[in-house]
Amino acid sequence: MRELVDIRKEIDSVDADIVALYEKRMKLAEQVAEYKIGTGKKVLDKEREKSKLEKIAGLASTDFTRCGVTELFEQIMAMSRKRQYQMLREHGITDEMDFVPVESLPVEHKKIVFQGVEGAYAQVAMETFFGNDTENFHVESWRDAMEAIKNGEADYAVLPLENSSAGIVSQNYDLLMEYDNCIVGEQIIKIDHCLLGTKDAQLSDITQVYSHPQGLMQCAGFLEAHRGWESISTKNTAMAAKKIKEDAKKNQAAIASRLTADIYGLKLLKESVQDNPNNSTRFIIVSSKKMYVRDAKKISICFEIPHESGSLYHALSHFIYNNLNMDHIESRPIQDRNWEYRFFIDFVGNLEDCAVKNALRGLKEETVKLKILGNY
Ligand SMILES: C=C(O[C@@H]1C=C(C(=O)O)C=C[C@H]1O)C(=O)O
Repeated sequence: MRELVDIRKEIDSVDADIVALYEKRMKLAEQVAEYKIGTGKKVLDKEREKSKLEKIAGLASTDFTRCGVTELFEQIMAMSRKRQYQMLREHGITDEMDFVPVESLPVEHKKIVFQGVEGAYAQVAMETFFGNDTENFHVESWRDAMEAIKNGEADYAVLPLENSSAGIVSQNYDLLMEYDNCIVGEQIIKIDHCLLGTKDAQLSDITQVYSHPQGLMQCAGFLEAHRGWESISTKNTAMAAKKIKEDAKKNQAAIASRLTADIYGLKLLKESVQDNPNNSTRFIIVSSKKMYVRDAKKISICFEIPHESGSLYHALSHFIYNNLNMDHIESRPIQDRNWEYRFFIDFVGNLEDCAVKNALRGLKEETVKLKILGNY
C-alpha cells in the first residue's frame, strides 16, 4: 500500500493543475464577457450550458464521476457567469434602476395612512417613525392603504409585515407584489397586549374575546388557559377595543394595546397577555415613490424561479459569491399557479454597492421575475 503522504502529494499536484486550468478557463470567460459587452448578448446562455453539461457527462467513465463532473461544471459555469456580471458592471453596464437616492425621507406636508382605527399598533409605529404631529388618516384594510398611496391620497403607508411570535403578515407580502409601491423605511415596535373590558367588567365575567387574528395568535397560551372563552376575529386590535366600548357588554373583552384602553375608556382586566414577553412587530413604511435614503442598509427583493431542481440553490449563490449577508427568506404561493412559489429575501446592502449591483444583475438574468421592493 502507498504511503498517505505520497498519495496526498499527488493530490496536491492534481489540485494545482485544476487551479491553473480553472484560472485559464476564467480568462476565456472574460474574453467571452468582452464579446458580450461589445455585442449586447446576454451572459446566460442556457442552451450552451445544457449541451456543455451533456458533453462533459459523456466524457466521464462511471456513473459516480458523471454525477460529480455535472455538479462541478454547473458550479464552474455559474462562477464564470458571476465574473461576467462583475465585468459588465465594471464597464458601466448596469440596469437602469428607477430608484432615486435621497438624503432623508421628505416628511414636510406629507400625509400618512395606516390601517385600523385610532389606537392601532400601526398608529404607534407611525408616531414612533414620523413623530406625533403628522397629518394622517386611517383606512379599513391594508389594501385600502396601498390604494391610498397609489392614488396620491397619502404619501406614506404604515403596514405590519412580521411579528416575532406569529410570523409574517402574508397578505402584505402579496400586496407588495401586487402594487408598484416600495418600502422606504421600517419600524419595529414592542407589542404589549392587554385584555380590556367594560368599566364594570371583572375577569370572571368574560366569555368572548375580540381581536385581530394576529393578536389572538400572539396570546394563544393565555387563551388556552381560558378555554371556555370564544375567540372572535376583528379587522384590527383597536377595532376590537372600539367594539367593546360600543357594545357595552360586560362579558366581552378585547385584546389590544394599552393606548386603546385610554382612547375607548376601557378597563384593564389583565396586562401583558401575549405569550412572548418580547413580542414585537416589524412595520414597513411604504411609498409610491421609488426612493431610498443614501445610507440605507437593508434591501428587500422578490423573485420567481423555474420549478426545477437546484434553481433556488443557484439563485442564492449570488448572495454567497458576492459576500452578501441574507437576513430573511420567505416563500409565498403564486396565486394562479398551484404549488409554485415566489421568494422574498432581505439582505444587508445598499443599491450603490458593487456587490449588490453584481448580485442583482445576476438574479435579474437568471430568475423569472425580479422585483426590488425597497432599500431602507
Ligand atoms: C462563457 C459563456 O457564458 C456563460 C457561461 C458558460 C461557461 O462558463 O461555459 C456558458 C454559457 C453562458 O451561460 C458563454 O456564453 O460561452
